[in-house]
Amino acid sequence: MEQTESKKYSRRDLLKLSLAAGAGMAISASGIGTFAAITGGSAKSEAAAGKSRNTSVLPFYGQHQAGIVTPQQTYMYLAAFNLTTGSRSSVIQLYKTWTALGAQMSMGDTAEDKGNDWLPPKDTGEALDLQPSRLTMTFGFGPSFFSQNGVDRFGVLEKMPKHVKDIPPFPRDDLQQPFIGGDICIQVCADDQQVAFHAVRNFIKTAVGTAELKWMQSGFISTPDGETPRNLFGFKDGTANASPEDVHAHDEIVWAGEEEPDWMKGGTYMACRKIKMFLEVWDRSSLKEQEDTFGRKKTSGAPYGKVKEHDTVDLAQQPSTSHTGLAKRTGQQIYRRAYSYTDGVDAKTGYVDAGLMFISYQKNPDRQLLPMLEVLSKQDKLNEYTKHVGSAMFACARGIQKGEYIAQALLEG
Ligand SMILES: C=CC1=C(C)c2cc3[nH]c(cc4nc(cc5[nH]c(cc1n2)c(C)c5CCC(=O)O)C(CCC(=O)O)=C4C)c(C)c3C=C
Ligand SMILES: [Fe+2]
Repeated sequence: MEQTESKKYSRRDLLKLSLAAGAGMAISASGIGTFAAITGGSAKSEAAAGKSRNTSVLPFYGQHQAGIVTPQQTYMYLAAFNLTTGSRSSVIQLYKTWTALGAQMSMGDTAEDKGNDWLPPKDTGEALDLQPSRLTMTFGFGPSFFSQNGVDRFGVLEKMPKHVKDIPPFPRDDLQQPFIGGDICIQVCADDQQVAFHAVRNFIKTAVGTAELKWMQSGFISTPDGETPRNLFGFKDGTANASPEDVHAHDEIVWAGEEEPDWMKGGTYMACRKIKMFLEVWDRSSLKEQEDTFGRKKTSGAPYGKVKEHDTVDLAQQPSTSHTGLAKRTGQQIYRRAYSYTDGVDAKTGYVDAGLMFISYQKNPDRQLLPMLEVLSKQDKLNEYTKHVGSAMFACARGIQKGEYIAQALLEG
């Protein structure tokens, strides 16, 4: 069953709501109640009680990891780590710590300090007064986690998923360290940037001695009223994705099945490409040139020859080098969850350093993604305006069950 996006409230939220409503609400022993239980569940009562996206909690536990087919939050941090230990038990300890931390932070709670003023606080503190903000955390394992220089680092090589690998180089790539690979990763997403940063910061902090940060990328995307977000070239980006509710499509496209080791069944592969976008060059190109690049109209997002965004793409109407036409002709589907980024000024050009942190999820990157990357790298008109500067692939374990820790079935047994 698909992970349900229930709206649960932390103890702190309930206290705030009860004060706001002036009602003497009972807080269960677990400290958690569902919003519907409090408000009767109607949109009107939710609005009256001040519900917003920021007060929503997304479940940390479930059949699949959160943050994959979850409707995109506004902010993202993607952090890749290298492990500095050779000990499997240290890695297990790290994931136990991260599981407890993740479950707590997703509820909008932070580590409590039990009164020793002479020690550093357990939590970094910047999220103390903030809401859960639909915080999700998604954990992945890169190829170098399983094997490095031919060495079975943690004794789990036999459980290496079938398709996790370094994405092969493509002729136009200009990959720059440190944005290449990584032993493990965490994608953190939330509707409040400070909540997302707090989470990633506390994961980094608790990894000291076991894993060090290799690279980190922040990103943002705005999805007004659930509409398709626009990228920094001003085009709707994500139109062809299966809807977040279409569980059948997710089984077809995203979730790995029987062909994979146990811990990966219901998991998926995360592919990341950091893609620089030359905004100044793009901004000087004509509207027709821009629309020919994607084979779609800029304002409506409609494919060439059609009227509405979600009208079917007619390949006969697509320019031979359009991004949409080339991707669609591969006959493959992937689930894209990209975020725009800005990184200050590009030291080489003096232009804004900006682009797209392209993230896609798929059950078989060898079949679905790599042929697409190959075609696009050779023929895509978009290449006139972009450059791939970072690359990584991670295998994301199936969802976490209560009582277990992240990827326990990989790390034990
Ligand atoms: C290898 C996969 C892809 C890369 C890399 C990629 C980069 C990239 N894409 C855009 C903007 C758009 N992409 C759109 C569609 C689209 N893109 C891919 C794959 C990659 N994109 C696919 C599979 C599709 C869907 C094709 C289809 O079946 O119709 C679109 C059109 C609207 C949409 O469907 O989302 C835009 C816009 C940028 C800016 C970019 C790199 C910077
Ligand atoms: Fe694309």
